[in-house]
Amino acid sequence: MHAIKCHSLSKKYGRKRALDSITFSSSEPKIIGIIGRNGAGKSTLLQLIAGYIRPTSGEVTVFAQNPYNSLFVSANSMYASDEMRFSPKFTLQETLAKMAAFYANWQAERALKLMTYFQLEQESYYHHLSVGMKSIFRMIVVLCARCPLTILDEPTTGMDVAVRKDFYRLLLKEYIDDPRTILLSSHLLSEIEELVEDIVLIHEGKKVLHLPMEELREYAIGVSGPTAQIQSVVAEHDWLMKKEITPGVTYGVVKQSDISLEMFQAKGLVAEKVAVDDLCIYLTDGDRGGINRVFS
Ligand SMILES: Nc1ncnc2c1ncn2[C@@H]1O[C@H](COP(=O)(O)OP(=O)(O)OP(=O)(O)O)[C@@H](O)[C@H]1O
Repeated sequence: MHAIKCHSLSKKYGRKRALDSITFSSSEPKIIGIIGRNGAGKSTLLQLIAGYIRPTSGEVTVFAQNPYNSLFVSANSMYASDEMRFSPKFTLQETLAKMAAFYANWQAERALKLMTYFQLEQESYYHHLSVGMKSIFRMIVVLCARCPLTILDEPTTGMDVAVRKDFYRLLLKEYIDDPRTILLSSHLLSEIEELVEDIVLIHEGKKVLHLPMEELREYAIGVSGPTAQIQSVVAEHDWLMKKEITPGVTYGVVKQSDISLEMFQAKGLVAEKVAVDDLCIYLTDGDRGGINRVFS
């Protein structure tokens, strides 16, 4: 059974098309990175999967059910974002105690140990915590709930570098202890690259690609050398990005399926793999150019 299945999934807000005909699915437990720039549609996709909002068209199913208004999906999934709220009446300890009633696999002991490790006071209230501390508390709740579908929408907001590292380690340990489907949205692929098995890259509401992480690492080659020589190897339409760095010298990025690293190197050109974050920028930059365009 598919944990998640989206078919031609679209969401419009008034005339704004936030999500445009997205199709993707995932069956076995996996950590999937949902990557995209600001406003790409990541949260909209995750909220549709969580059943928080309804699609304008297309279909989404979670464990073969429409997630919107589904008690079954609610009981088996958890969506955490910085808009997640907890009752202001309860302390952190009381909030955790309530979770046991809702989530069958609730890890009470681990939650308390994590509270101690991250120096969260049990008698504090969520609305009194700092931005980073709120993120830590949400992470404890969402991971200790051990739902078959765990949705983390930019989970590291406000966390300092050390806590981010701890969070990713904890996420991986939790996943190994109890494999489940985890959707993790982020702007920074390099930060989660060692963690995720699959990547869904979204741009302006559309799916650009859905690939295993290893394939994304092999997706493109960066090459530099004399412009005329490079042009003799690569056809104009094959470039993901190309720019003249000094007169007569070009740096460009080309899909590896069209051409191999060795083919460039055999011609004496400098060719190397492209960092995944840079690749995502090239795949989503369109004709916007760089920030320099603003100053020119
Ligand atoms: N409730 C809403 N009403 C109107 N427009 C919305 C609403 N929610 C999202 N949008 C618009 O839909 C688009 C996608 O937004 P979304 O929040 O899904 O992007 P995102 O990839 O999560 O962005 P970010 O990384 O900046 O959080 C944006 O243009 C946003 O302004």
